[in-house]
Amino acid sequence: MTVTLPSTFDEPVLLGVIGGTGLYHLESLTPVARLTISTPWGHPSSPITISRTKTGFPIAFLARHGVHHQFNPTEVPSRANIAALKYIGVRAIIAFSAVGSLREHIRPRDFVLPTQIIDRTKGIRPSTFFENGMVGHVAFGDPFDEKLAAVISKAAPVLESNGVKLHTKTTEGKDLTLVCMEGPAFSTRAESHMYRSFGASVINMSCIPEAKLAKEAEISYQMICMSTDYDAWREGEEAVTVETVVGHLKANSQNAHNFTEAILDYLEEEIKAGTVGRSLEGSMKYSVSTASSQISRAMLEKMHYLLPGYWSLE
Ligand SMILES: CSC[C@H]1O[C@H](OP(=O)(O)O)[C@H](O)[C@@H]1O
Ligand SMILES: Nc1ncnc2[nH]cnc12
Repeated sequence: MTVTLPSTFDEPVLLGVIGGTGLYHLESLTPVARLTISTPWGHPSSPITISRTKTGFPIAFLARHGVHHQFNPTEVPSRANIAALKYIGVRAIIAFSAVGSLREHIRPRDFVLPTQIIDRTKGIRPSTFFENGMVGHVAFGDPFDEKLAAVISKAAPVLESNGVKLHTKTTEGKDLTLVCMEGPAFSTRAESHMYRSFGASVINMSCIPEAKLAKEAEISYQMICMSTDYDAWREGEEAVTVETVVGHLKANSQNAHNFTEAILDYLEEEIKAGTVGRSLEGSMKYSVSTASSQISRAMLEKMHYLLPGYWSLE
């Protein structure tokens, strides 16, 4: 039986979860509302489902590729996704992603918290809110939120108790770099070797522009990667296929759900207390180079949706 949920929700929702390939719902939580939101950048890739944790804390969930996986990585409406989450109050996002491993010791089904990104997308995805005569530059040296990553890491024992390793900067002793490629075709073997020579650890097609847009929206963001394959660099082995990715994800989705539940136990208090999710507050206010008198009203109105009050509408 399909239950019709309310289409409005009156409280601010401080935490957002973005589900990637194989993660289209937050199964362990009971939904209380389903919001269809229209933003100045269009509709998000799915309705936003609001659920409450056992203590009543509301969480927003959005399926990156749509609930039927109808948007390929290039087509994901990332600006609408991030703008919609911001609009309902989200201050921190945990974003799941299926990734290929570029390192022997990161095995399929391991989890990884990346700390750095190499952008190998092709400039064909809208990747900034600042355009059309309003020039803004976001700081992106540290693309992920360190505090958020630290809280997520606290939930590692839940994975470990199921034999799943969580790779973090602390466990590796160095940055974990994620390559974000355009797709939708997977890499050639030569590209896969090249990314290894860059020192990168994992590869996906989804982190850019999502991570950049979250920064522009002043939302703390951390991607949680689930390794599903060894991409195309292992000699004598078949290169990655969708079957391989989906096979591991099916087996692993319970780990993703258990991990999310455990993360929420730690994250809820930190977000409520403001110790996570506020580190970027105010950071975009002085990031615009264009004289405000020269910015069109249409652009100011759009940006008012994202960062209300930053630029005068007078
Ligand atoms: C279906 S394999 C390639 C696809 O899987 C990953 O998606 P997501 O990051 O949303 O979990 C990868 O980025 C590609 O989009
Ligand atoms: N090998 C791979 N390359 C790009 N994205 C992926 N998602 C999962 N595996 C991947």
